[in-house]
Amino acid sequence: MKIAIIGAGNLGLSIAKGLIVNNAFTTLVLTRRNLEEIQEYEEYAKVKVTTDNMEAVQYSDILIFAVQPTQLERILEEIKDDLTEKHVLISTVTGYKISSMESLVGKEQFIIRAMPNTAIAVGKSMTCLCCNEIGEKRITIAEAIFNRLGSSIIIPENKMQAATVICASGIAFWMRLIRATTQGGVQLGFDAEDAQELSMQTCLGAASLLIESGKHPEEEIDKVTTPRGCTIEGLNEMEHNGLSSSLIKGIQASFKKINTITTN
Ligand SMILES: NC(=O)C1=CN([C@@H]2O[C@H](COP(=O)(O)OP(=O)(O)OC[C@H]3O[C@@H](n4cnc5c(N)ncnc54)[C@H](OP(=O)(O)O)[C@@H]3O)[C@@H](O)[C@H]2O)C=CC1
Ligand SMILES: O=C(O)[C@@H]1CCC=N1
Repeated sequence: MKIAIIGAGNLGLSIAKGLIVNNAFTTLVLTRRNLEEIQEYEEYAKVKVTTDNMEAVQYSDILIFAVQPTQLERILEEIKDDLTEKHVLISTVTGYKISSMESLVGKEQFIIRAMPNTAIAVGKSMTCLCCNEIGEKRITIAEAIFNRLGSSIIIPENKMQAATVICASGIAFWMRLIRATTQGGVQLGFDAEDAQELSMQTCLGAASLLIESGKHPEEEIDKVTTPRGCTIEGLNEMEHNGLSSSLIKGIQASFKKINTITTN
């Protein structure tokens, strides 16, 4: 696959790292205006960095847009005359509707929206996908890319904002939980490095148990909570202090915010 990432910033570079580590491209072009930040990527075979978006379009079949919402319109205007029927446009841009893209590049272009997260750098992104009508003919290409770099599901476009909160912002929410449990571990006497290792691996174990068993979290919790034991004591104290409520309220606040800054 000949892939270009237009906007090699935080997310764009995470995608690039995932593609490079998984050897999941034929050629990879990375663009941004300030090349200094990405020059080192040219050391990888078949990776090119450039400021020239039009060159990236001519050189590639799959165009992944990872720029800020305010930057996308100008870029689509800039490249639209170079687009052909071979191009598949994949936008990770938060809140930028398919219909807005179609009004700039035309309904006949294959347009897919993807909402990955930064764990794509290590091949563990949960990515939500949706597409325009003609894009259904190419959605398997997007699935192939994002399943190689984690997991993907296809959702209706009107759920993309919610997916952004749960999956993209979600990485930050889970990081904070790992940090908080690490701080708890330090208070119990572990040094910071060991405490973080215990916290990260336990988090990975919890998610893996559910993924591999298909079980409900409460069923797994029941196995750990010895009657009158320390687990239920800790869990109940966390809930008295609003653990679940706080997480749900945070997700709601995040969703409220995303709907003020974007439109679908
Ligand atoms: N960060 C995340 O975890 C996630 C982000 N998103 C979405 O992805 C998009 C990118 O986010 P993020 O990576 O955080 O943002 P960044 O600001 O880190 O990256 C955007 C990049 O685009 C480059 N850029 C700007 N204008 C142009 C241009 N004309 N041509 C080529 N490159 C350009 C910028 O570099 P320069 O200034 O050098 O040109 C910058 O590196 C956003 O829409 C965001 O909402 C979605 C899911 C997760
Ligand atoms: O925080 C944000 O608004 C963007 C969208 C998802 C991740 N970063």
